[in-house]
Amino acid sequence: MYNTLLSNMETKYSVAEVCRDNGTCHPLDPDLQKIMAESRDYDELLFAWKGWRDSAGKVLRQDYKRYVELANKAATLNGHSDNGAFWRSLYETPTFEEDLETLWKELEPLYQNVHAYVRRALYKKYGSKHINLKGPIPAHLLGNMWAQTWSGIMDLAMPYPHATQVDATPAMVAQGWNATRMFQESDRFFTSLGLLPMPKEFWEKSMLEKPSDGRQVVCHASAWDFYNRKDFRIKQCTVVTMDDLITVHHEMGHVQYFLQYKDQPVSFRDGANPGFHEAIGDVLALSVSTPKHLQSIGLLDKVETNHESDINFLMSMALDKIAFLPFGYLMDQWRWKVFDGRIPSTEYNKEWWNLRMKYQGLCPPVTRTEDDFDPGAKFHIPANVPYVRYFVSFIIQFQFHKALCDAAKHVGPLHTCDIYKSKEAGKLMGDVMKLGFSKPWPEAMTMITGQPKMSAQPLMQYFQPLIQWLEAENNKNKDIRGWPDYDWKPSTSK
Ligand SMILES: CC(=O)N[C@@H](CC(=O)O)C(=O)NC[C@H](CC1(C(=O)N[C@@H](Cc2ccc(O)cc2)C(=O)O)CCCC1)C(=O)O
Ligand SMILES: [Zn+2]
Repeated sequence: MYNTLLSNMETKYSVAEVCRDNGTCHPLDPDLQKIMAESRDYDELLFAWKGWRDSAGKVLRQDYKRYVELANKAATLNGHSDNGAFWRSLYETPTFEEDLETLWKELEPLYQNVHAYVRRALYKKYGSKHINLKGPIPAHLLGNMWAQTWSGIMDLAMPYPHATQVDATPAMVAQGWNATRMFQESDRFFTSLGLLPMPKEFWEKSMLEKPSDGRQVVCHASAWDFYNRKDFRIKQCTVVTMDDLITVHHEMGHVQYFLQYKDQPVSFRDGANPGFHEAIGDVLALSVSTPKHLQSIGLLDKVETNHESDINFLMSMALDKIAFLPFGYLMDQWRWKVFDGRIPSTEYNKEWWNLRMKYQGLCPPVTRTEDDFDPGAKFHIPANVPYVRYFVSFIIQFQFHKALCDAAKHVGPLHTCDIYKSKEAGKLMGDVMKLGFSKPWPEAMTMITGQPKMSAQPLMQYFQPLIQWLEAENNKNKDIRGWPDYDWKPSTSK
């Protein structure tokens, strides 16, 4: 029953699509993702946003309610008070929830500065009918189906449009890059650090592109450890974009971890905590994303090292990394409350939007009711994949980046660091990954950073130049931080 429920939910999600009046239907990947990232038409965005929630979210509500009951039953049989308590136990940290709240409180001002700045940019584009400069932002305008990363609207938020571009996509396409090339590039980065190359089975058995034979696959990227010390695979419907080059590194980070701990006993073949597993690939991607590194692999021709291109680069990173923090934090806050009963099924959607407002400063572009089930429109909910691991990863990846840049003897601002070819940095990472789940994660944290705690300080240090720029820019525009007009609604007239 439990497993049929899970597979039913994942199947419903993966076959969901949105159809136009003329009969053409669009899957999430790549069609709706492309519309959400590229369309600047308010109503076209609303078509994709509402359509996806009608076809993927709504239909899952009953299944989800049943799944919660069964997941809690299993958790209590394993001695946990509920499924959320079981998920949190993986971090073996009694003060875990307080620690997360402390980190969020430290980072909230930076998020509110990015939010205010982007709201101003969207106001310029969509006008006062659709944007209230003292209110929440309609959730379908941020360049992503869940507004979890905002790099899709970099063109609207670019601080200095005449300074260097930071998007390598045009060059990748012009130079005929394909999925294999992207994975080979990532493999080269890992081995440049002295880390392990992908084994031949990986290249033979992975699925690196969406099959063209019409097979229905779950396109959501994933990395697989077959726990036989030989077979490791990635399944990804790779497209040739900079975004997907980052995702390639993310997935390769998982496989590198699998390879490094493959000689541990099976029960220790896991990350020091789930956030560690999510951070590895992203740490390397922080180096790959630098204009200097992109130029060194021929993906950016001219690179200026002046203030304006620095701010442009940091803004592009903030639209991914800062915008994500509240979403990464709220996803499991909702689920923990569903599992422990603080959110009854009669309030699933209302509480979802309360959290989306409280943390992300977003509002739904059209009225939502309890007939809707918007959380279900996000892969990890029907797929039963915990999410706070990504919030943890987005914090600790900057701690790791700072420590590895020190090991690589980097000089200069943290955001310009590229650890490429540093065997010292690679050794630090490799030694921690070899431990797997065999040591408490604070010990692993100490091995890399010299101290045992999660800290927001390296992230703040990385974004320091942008923090100053945003403070000045928002003050110049007299923009308020936050969304006091919380009950404002965008007009639905054309
Ligand atoms: C057998 C199995 O399940 N294996 C696990 C790995 C393991 O546990 O060993 C696995 O492959 N999980 C899939 C999942 C895929 C992605 C994801 O879901 N990302 C989040 C959040 C995010 C967003 C931006 C970013 O830069 C980093 C994360 C989202 O898209 O919302 C999609 C693209 C990126 C990562 C993943 O790789 O984490
Ligand atoms: Zn991951």
